[in-house]
Amino acid sequence: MACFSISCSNGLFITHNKLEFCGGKTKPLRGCERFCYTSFPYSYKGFHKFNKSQVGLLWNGNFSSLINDKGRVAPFGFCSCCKLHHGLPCKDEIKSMRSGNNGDKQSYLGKKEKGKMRRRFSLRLRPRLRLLTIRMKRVSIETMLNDVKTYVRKNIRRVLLSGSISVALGMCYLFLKLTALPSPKVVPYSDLIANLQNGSVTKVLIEEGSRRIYYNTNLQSEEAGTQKSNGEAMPISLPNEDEASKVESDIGTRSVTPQSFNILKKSSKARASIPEWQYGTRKVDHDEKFLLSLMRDKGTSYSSAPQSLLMSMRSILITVLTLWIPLIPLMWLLYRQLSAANSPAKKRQRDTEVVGFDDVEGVDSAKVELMEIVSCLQGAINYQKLGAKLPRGVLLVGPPGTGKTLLARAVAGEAGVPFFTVSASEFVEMFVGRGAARIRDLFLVARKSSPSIIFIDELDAVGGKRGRSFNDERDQTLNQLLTEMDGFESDMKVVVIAATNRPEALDPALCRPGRFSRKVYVGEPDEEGRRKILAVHLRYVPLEEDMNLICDLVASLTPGFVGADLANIVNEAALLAARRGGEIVTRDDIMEAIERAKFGINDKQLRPSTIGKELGKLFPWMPSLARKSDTRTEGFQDPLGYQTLS
Ligand SMILES: Nc1ncnc2c1ncn2[C@@H]1O[C@H](COP(=O)(O)OP(=O)(O)OP(=O)(O)O)[C@@H](O)[C@H]1O
Repeated sequence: MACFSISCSNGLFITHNKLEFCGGKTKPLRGCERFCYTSFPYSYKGFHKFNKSQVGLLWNGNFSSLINDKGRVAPFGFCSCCKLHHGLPCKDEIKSMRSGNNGDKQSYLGKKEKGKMRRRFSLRLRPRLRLLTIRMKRVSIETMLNDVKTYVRKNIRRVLLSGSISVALGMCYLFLKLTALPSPKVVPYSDLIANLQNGSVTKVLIEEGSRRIYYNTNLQSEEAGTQKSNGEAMPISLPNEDEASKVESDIGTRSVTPQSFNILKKSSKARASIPEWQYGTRKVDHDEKFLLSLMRDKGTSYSSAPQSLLMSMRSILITVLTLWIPLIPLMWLLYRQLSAANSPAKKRQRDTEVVGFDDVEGVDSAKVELMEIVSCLQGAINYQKLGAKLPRGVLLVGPPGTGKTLLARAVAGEAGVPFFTVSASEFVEMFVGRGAARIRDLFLVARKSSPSIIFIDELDAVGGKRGRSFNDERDQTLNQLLTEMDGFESDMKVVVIAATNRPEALDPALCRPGRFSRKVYVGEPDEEGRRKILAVHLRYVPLEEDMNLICDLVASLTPGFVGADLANIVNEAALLAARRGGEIVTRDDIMEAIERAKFGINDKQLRPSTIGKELGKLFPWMPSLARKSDTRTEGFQDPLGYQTLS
């Protein structure tokens, strides 16, 4: 941290690109400087971090004070003896640009106290305001509109769908709101019978197609009284009918006062909220005869009518909505399951690491076979001239870890054509027909982007012999695969490469000529193959010794190892070197890695006591194990007299 002090003898000036001292010395500014200062005549020290833009402000006189790390403010002054350099007024003291301070400590401190709060507030607020302005400048309405437009363009289907759902829901809500009618008071059936018996029921309506009965009584005023005392909902009180009719007549004569208008409004509102039927109840089964005879006896007027169209529509809408709302999440899940957007073809992503044939070693014959296919796809070999057809399928067969998948990736890297890679297990679906649909989808996309390659890993997951199990879905998927492979036109440049460890489990129909007619065996590499594979994997590993020497050594020590094992040895050796903090991989690391690969990680003597301890650690809730591990020593004889052998 550079430390400068401002005083008469040692003044500091900041220009746009350098610090200038009174003595004429200069120091170039590098972007951001941090320095101490003393504001003369007070022995007040602090430091401030300047950048070039602030320097500009300072020079222009806009920045008239400095603030230290604790937020304390000091006026910034210019040294008078720099007159010569800068043409500023020269006095023998530091002059405050801001307050014109004449060196009076008391007056300065007083002023400082007064404006302390204001300054602190403004100093804190100013950068925030500046930041806000910058942000506001960036966030314009135009950019926001552009963002919205881009979003809508990208998700047009989603936006349309959600928009139409919202509109439909809004319309439903409006419809329900507009057609809402005041509902009658629901009473028990016995009330209807009681009212009928005491002759207070004036009118009854039996709704057709439902169990509802509506009725009116002439007991409104009494009822209101009882309801009030019971604390039940009161019937709505109408404004004075006479008043209302008077107002209506006023309207006729065009002498409407605000008062009368209010009365009319109240009256129409109340009328609208009065139900057509005062009471509603549910019919009791097998009691119709009694009800009808009672009504006839009492001379009550009764009728039957179907539900109005509006009401039927309302109830249908309500039923649909209440049914669908809980069903929507389920439908969404189902849609996601069935959606073709989930299909492997669409999910495919380009490999970031491009693999070439140089990266696959020790499988030369397989490489030659596949290289030929790449040449055919690229048009380097004119096979059509002689009436030959491009092989539709190549089946890579061999033990695990021999590089089948790597070979397929190398084909993709070399051919430079679209490459669709899927694992056959991705076609195994819960719903019958979905696996077949996925196969169809995959082949459709591949055909569209012809010439292309489809790679199906672990083919036995769907290509097993048909009819051996009750799994209908798997058989359908396989049938679809067979159909798709037959469906290629002769000039269609789509090659299907599949890999499996169990060729014997495959359905014979898959392996017949015209489908996976070319079978390529990818076997265990010989010593030379292992040496080459090791050379591939040791390419970027810093070795203590010569790489060829190490490759020869490891290849001779690892008969029966496949490519994956060798890659693992190299990786383990590098990890061991890193564990001991080494910069390079030594022969010892490699030897230990081979040992680990051959015999596993086994550096402990597994004695019964050790086993007990380990088990105790794993199952601490079993006290017997923990105790055994504590007490058992070599040759310890337990209470039953058994000798522990170690
Ligand atoms: N011939 C090889 N040359 C170079 N590396 C190899 C070779 N064979 C295997 N490897 C290494 O082993 C890793 C695993 O190989 P890969 O997945 O291709 O084996 P696989 O035969 O497809 O195995 P599986 O049948 O179990 O799917 C590769 O990523 C690569 O690092």
